[in-house]
Amino acid sequence: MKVDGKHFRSIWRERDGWSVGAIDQRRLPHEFVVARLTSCEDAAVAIRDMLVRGAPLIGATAAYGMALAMREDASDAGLKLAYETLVVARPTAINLKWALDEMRATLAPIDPVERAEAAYARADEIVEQDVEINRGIAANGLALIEAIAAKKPGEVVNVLTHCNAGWLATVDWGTATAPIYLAHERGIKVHVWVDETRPRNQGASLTAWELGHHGVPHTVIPDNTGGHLMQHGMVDLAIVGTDRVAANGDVCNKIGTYLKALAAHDNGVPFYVALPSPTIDFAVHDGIRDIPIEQRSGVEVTDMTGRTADGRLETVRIVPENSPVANYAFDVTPARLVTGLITERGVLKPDRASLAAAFPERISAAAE
Ligand SMILES: CSC[C@@H](O)[C@@H](O)C(=O)COP(=O)(O)O
Repeated sequence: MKVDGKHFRSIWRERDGWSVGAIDQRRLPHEFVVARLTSCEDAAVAIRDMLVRGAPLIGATAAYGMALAMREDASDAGLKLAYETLVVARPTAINLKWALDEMRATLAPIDPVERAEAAYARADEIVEQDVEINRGIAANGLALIEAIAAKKPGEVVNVLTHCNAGWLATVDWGTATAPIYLAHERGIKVHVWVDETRPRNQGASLTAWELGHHGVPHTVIPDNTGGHLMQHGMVDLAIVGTDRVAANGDVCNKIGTYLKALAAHDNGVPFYVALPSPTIDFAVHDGIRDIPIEQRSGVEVTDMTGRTADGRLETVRIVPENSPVANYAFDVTPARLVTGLITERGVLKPDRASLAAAFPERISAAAE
């Protein structure tokens, strides 16, 4: 999508044909900096330190990480080491393992001398596929926004979103934001309530930044505001992203998503989850019980970084020195609170039968 009027993706192959460029998301919204990844280790660190983040982008970065690894050592041992290095970079988004499994399935059967070229080709495909999938999500989600717009002609459609499931979290378009961008392009009046998303503030720092650059009207709200807005009819629908959807339709996403779903349920506000099919984990049958929840450093809770009035970036502590903190990065929203799953193959009911019917090839792959 656009940054200062110029089209950008979140990740790309550099002109040298082998190194990988990515927007350093730790620096946004204050600085637009491009990082260059030149090794598998670079890719693993970029994922772990959240230079790149968001489930689909984590997968795309891991795919390029495998390609970078194959330049260094394309032996069977090199392939194994690259897989093992990357797969542990973050635990919750299943797209990471999905992309690595795809890469390994392509690379393991072929001669090591052919692996580097094949790895770049497969990683490029994964990246292009992500963009295509998100276009499908955009088209399917647009119908939901259009239906609401038709019921209130001339009025604004208010969408609430949590965290950043925008183009920065994918390769382009985003998942939750894809229908919003398309509606905006089609001239539908949309306005987005952007949850700030403590502790890392992906909403305030990233979603607001990308919507702003693309000209989509939006308002950043403290995380606890959604319930109040819903009670007062100020939210027409919620659309969030996800890091992993279990076979039973349970949805894991950024911490706080569950509370938004509860508030939406209590107020009759439709609560949709947008996801690309690689985010479905058919091996997990109960999301609340079995999806691993990442716990991150307490520093993300105790400290905040921002720009001072005189332009400096400064980090300040906001918690008393001796208070313990907890930092669960994700939660799971039970399927019963989800109105529908917006996928590239349509808007599905959040249940086992609907997911299985829409993505039968993924079920058989999970059984292998
Ligand atoms: C299309 S991205 C969906 C999710 O990955 C997104 O909502 C999210 O929770 C991102 O978490 P993050 O910790 O920033 O990687």
